[in-house]
Amino acid sequence: ADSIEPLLGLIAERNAIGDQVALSKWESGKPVQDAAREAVVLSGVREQAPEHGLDPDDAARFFGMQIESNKLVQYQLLDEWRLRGNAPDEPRPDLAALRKRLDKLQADMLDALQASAPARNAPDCPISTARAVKAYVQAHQLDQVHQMALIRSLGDFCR
Ligand SMILES: C=C(O[C@@H]1C=C(C(=O)O)C=C[C@H]1O)C(=O)O
Repeated sequence: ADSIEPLLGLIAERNAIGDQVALSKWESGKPVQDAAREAVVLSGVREQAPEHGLDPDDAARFFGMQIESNKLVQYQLLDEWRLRGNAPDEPRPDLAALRKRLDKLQADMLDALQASAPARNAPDCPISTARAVKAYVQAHQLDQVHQMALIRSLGDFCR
């Protein structure tokens, strides 16, 4: 269970950047899904995977889950803001700068994914992961949106 802890923090950080991405898209009106950007992210992951001791297909599958959970955060927040008629009163972030932050996080996430191999391979991985997620959610007081995103991020984590 210990080997998944750093990864949980990084996943939550990536999902939290999704809040900022949603705010930038609220302002710009750009669609949440950007297939071209997703392809760039995934090809970067494939390229970097071996340097981090990971199989490119496995790393890309994991990042596919991160992308799905990021969009889940964005769709849910945008929906809330539309119903409410406004988004949080905060400076609107720049999408290009947010993407740089996501890119920077990638190497650490690949390292943490590699380090989580014992957890992923353990026979009790599904239950240990569910418990680790629950503990993380409680310790960091994640709201429903970010709890669901964290669960989605680890959807097919176990081998
Ligand atoms: C985060 C973004 O939104 C979506 C999620 C992505 C991701 O998680 O990397 C990439 C492209 C978009 O489909 C973005 O547009 O950069």
